[in-house]
Amino acid sequence: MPSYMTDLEQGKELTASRDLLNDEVDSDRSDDWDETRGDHRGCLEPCILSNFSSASESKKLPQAIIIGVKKGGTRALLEFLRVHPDIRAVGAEPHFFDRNYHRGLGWYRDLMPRTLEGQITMEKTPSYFVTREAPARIHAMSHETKLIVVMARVQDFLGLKRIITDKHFYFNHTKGFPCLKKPEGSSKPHCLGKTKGRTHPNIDQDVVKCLRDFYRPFNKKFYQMTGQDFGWD
Ligand SMILES: Nc1ncnc2c1ncn2[C@@H]1O[C@H](COP(=O)(O)OS(=O)(=O)O)[C@@H](OP(=O)(O)O)[C@H]1O
Repeated sequence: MPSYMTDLEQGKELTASRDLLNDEVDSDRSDDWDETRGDHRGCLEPCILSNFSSASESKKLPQAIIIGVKKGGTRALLEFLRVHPDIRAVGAEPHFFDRNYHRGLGWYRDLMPRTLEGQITMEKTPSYFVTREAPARIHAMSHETKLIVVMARVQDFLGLKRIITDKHFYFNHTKGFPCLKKPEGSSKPHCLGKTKGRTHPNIDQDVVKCLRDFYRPFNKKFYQMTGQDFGWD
């Protein structure tokens, strides 16, 4: 289980999982989490604004972006963070800084949900982590955007009150991971979809050893940088 789990202690409604750019089924996004929920997340075109949106709400460029790593539990992190009243996030992956950059910041901002002053706008696209141009592009948008690689103490990093705790989760034995008791905007428990928590094949012990040996020095360097031994070796 990714370590953030423990650290969390301290327009248009999409009808299918779609990648925002290619209108293709996004395998990274094929859980049925957001798309069936009636808010403005994941609009493909400028959204039809609700008549009820308050004048003090506006769309802002994201102040925080989950950039990776792929398969690191980025979807779970975003959905869990959304429980926080000070977080508003776009549901689908915008892929702005890799595939959609030519569309411009106006297009990007328009994808975002409306927020009140003080709320943090977020998105997640794990492929930014492996896109050479992404860091400079994000920096050109804002020097202050917080970049999150799934790891630890996200609420602290974002300067949020530690509202999301163990009590928001239950352990789902079928899925093999924690699920939300009450996701944002719903009173029913919800786990991420079938692409999350897949059965893993048995890996040859020699291969496992080889991988451990390969990553050991990198892990060590990482523990030194973060001041925390994650015990991955
Ligand atoms: N609580 C909870 N809910 C859902 N998913 C969880 C959770 N905890 C960990 N994981 C594991 O995270 C893996 C998917 O990571 P990502 O969402 O980053 O995938 S993706 O890169 O966006 O496709 C995926 O791993 P695999 O099933 O091994 O692919 C999930 O099992």
